[in-house]
Amino acid sequence: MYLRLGELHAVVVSSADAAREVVREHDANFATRAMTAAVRATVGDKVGIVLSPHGAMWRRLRRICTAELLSARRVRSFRSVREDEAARLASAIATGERQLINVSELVSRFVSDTVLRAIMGERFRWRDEFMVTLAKAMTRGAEFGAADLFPSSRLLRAVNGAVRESRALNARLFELVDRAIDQRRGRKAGADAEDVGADDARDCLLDVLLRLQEHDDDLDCPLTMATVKAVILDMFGTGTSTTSTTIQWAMLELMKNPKMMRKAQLEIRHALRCKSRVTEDDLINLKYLKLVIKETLRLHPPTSVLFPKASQECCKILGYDVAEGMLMIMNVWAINRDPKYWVDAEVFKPERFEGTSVDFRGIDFQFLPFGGGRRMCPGMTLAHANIELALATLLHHFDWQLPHGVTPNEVDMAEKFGVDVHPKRDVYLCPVLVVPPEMES
Ligand code: HEM
Repeated sequence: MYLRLGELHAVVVSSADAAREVVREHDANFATRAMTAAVRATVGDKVGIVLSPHGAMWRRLRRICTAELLSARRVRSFRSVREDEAARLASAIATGERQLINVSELVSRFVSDTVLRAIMGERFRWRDEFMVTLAKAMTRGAEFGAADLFPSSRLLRAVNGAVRESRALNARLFELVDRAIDQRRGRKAGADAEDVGADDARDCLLDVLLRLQEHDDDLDCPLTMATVKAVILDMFGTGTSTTSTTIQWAMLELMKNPKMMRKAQLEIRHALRCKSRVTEDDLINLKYLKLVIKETLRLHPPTSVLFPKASQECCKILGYDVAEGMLMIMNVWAINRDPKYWVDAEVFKPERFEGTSVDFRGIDFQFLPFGGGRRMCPGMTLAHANIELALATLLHHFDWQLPHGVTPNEVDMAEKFGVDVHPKRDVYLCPVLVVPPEMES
């Protein structure tokens, strides 16, 4: 589909066939994200992996992400952090048993604490301010305003209020990252040999980045402190709300489909017996839960419309001309529901993945929740580990009831479109304790 937005020209890729052609034939051509005027005017030298244009610096950061920060080995090293936070989640819910609780809030806290501890080795004192500022900065930075639609207008650029706000939010975020670095350095310096807990002994992502930065001898693509801080912000920005949104959608779909809820719970409870704490070893054989996660990511990909990428040279997609400079917008929401590839595409049916090899690793072009090609998500393994453990914990320990008077057919599935597509209203459910968790202080 061709779109004209003010002075901008864009092509929207919304079928699996078009996505295949873009990723297979033109990946390098569409490997640089476009920046909004507000972001362009704000970032300066503080560019991490997400905003790096395709080139040597991006390649270096991508290698650091895949080999050092988000590798399967590193994700495994944070397993006890995830299990600890999942136990806290269960314990917090058990205290509110048989009352309506805000599942969205608890799940978001689980994800942000898990990701924060992986990044900086411990809980962050300014977590709440940090998460709120980050969400505002991302929303502001991603908005295409009048100055973006009419880039030739100097007047619109001059009066662009988003720039002022973006600069202030970004400055505050970098101050908070400075505090996170100070907190980590202080902790490392202060921890004597006997006092070293598991979190101090294990390298967190900040330790890895600071070490790479201190010993950096790459003159062509130097790893500056500004880059390190921007990468840290990228990890938070990309890794938190996408993950917690997926957990919330999965819960909503299961509440809407009680038979599927029951099937998932039986599988988990059978595997775990009456264990008071869910560990990742328990998840290995949970086949149905994995199907539920896939189907949730198909129907509710958090990044439903990928951030636009700018065409570096003219090309053709499915025979249509795409000029140099034109934006390419990938509509993952539509691709994941492409009726050519999915029977009953609008229906939540985890069983559809049973016995198929269709996966979200970027090679099945009808299913691209993590994108495809060289800019696809490097955080899949971490995301999946967090989603699976959180869902298993919620379904193992509790049965769930809808608010009084609401039937499964009336579950509120309204979407709110922002940087990601999340439930419009927070998810409120009533937990009924079935398998008591260890109570955390
Ligand atoms: C359910 C959870 C997640 C979903 C659905 C998701 C999805 C995506 C998508 C669609 C992209 C853009 C792909 C493109 O433009 O072609 C992306 C990029 C990215 N994601 Fe994720 N993501 C998730 C979790 C995470 C996590 C946990 C991390 C790490 C902490 C992460 C790190 C990144 C990074 C660094 C990029 C930019 C890669 C680059 O530009 O080279 N994501 N993600």
